[in-house]
Amino acid sequence: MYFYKNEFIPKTDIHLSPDDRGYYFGDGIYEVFRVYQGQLYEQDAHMQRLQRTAEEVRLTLPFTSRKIGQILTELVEKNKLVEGTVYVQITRGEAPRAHPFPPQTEPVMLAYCTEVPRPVATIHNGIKAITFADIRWLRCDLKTLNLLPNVMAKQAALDHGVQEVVLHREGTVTECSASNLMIIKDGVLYTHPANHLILHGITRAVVLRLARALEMPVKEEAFTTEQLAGADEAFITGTTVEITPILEVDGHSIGTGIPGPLTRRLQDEFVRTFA
Ligand SMILES: Cc1ncc(COP(=O)(O)O)c(CN[C@@H]2CONC2=O)c1O
Repeated sequence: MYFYKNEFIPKTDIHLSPDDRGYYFGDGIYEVFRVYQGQLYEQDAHMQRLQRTAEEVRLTLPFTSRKIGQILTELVEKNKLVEGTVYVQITRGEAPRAHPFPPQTEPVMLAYCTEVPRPVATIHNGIKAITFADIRWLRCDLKTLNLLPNVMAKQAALDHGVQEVVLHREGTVTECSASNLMIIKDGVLYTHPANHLILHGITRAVVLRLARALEMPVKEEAFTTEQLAGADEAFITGTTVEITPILEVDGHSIGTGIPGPLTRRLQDEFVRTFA
């Protein structure tokens, strides 16, 4: 069962308009929620980010945040989703193709559930990455549908036989194609500050909260690709990847080349937030 426009509807009954601005401009916003034990994880944080993105791109939400939360909760129930994700996107609506905001169009909301088990293998074993130039626009804090740079970057990773790319702006690491990035050096946790150059990840915020609760020193400071190469530990954070260790970047091991003890500790604490 999907949700489209203003009703719960089978996917086969949905007919997207070719005039939808999300289709031809990517003029829309989105969120991906994790569902654990049938519950939307960090629902309020995701809704606040959706609201902020909408405000920043001057898109009027079709429902109140509260109503959207109720719709997504009902969608989970209707699909009997226990463990998986909920994808929701809202476009600026349907109108003949023209750049300016169309007058009097209704935003179009689409939402659906996907049954996705936790990626326990990659969470345990870790992944490899390559560095890759971050050529995105300067509002990466906005979760919009304009993901072509992210798509191209992720494909570059696969073309190189690895799972992710570490994005950097002239040597300063920002984040990955669909996750944030953190390193640990001499017991200190570093990650890029939550400004316009990265998405303010929900998982990032949870992990920083957990690290501080463990009295781990945390520095929300940018670091370079060299500092990444010299890190003791590195991992990515995201709704679908949780905390996934990075073992190798550009063919060189990070630390000992196996997931580090502080990464493991944060993984254990993270599981406690939803188990
Ligand atoms: C560019 C980027 N950075 C960081 C993150 C991590 O943010 P969260 O911790 O809030 O998930 C994402 C999540 N991207 C979503 C998560 O799953 N699929 C996506 O497109 C992302 O696309």
